[in-house]
Amino acid sequence: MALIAARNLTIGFAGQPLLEQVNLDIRRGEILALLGPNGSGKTSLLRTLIGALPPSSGCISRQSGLVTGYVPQRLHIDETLPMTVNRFLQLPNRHPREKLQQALDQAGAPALGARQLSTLSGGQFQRVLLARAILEKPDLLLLDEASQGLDYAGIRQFYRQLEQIQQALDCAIVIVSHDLNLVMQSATRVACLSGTIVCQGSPDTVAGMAEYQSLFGLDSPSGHPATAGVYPIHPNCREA
Ligand SMILES: Nc1ncnc2c1ncn2[C@@H]1O[C@H](COP(=O)(O)OP(=O)(O)OP(=O)(O)O)[C@@H](O)[C@H]1O
Repeated sequence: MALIAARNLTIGFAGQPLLEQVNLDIRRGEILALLGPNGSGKTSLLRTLIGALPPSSGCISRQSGLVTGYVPQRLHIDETLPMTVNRFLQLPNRHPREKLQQALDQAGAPALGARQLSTLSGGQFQRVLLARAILEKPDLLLLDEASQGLDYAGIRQFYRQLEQIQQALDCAIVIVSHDLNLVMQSATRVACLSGTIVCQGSPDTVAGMAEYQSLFGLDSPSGHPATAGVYPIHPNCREA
């Protein structure tokens, strides 16, 4: 059974649809890369999946008791605020020190607990956000451009860390990213957005699709992308 099943979602703002007819299942054990050009609605879809943004229409079924972890695209912290990483990880809920350390270890940031947030590099801060997102051992971990600010080697290492987390927690991971080649090495499935899900499948399959190549300018434009990945209505689906 899918952890989350989205059916016929329309997502938009001020009456203007951004994404339509979105059908997506997310299953335990997979690493799904959500790709698309700037402004194609990747963040909006993630926010809809976690329940932070209501869809204009359609429905989302979530497995009962589903625990989600979310690494947002931006999190502004006032640099003048004195706060250690361990303290930050305790907001809003307190956790035993061992649990904080385990999350930092899994996020590849074992030595950062006592550091002041304001002294962290961009890459270190991303790892702290990852640690925070896995504290509650989520069934579903969603990351919105969490590798931003990392260099090539840093991104590779970050994705390897995610693969280890996926195995350790036996969770599903959804990654929004612009690092096409790197994310496709770690992903087990890829879905590309442009008004809807224009193509999805295994990384190898999607890399060979005209819709993918056209979306990212990897070949000459091949006309209007076709819609793929249409699912039957989920039996547990209620209209949102
Ligand atoms: N709360 C909102 N109110 C109005 N418009 C919004 C809101 N959130 C997002 N949008 C608009 O929806 C569009 C898609 O934004 P979104 O951030 O989901 O895209 P994205 O694919 O994640 O973009 P990027 O790759 O640049 O991060 C943009 O035009 C954005 O301005």
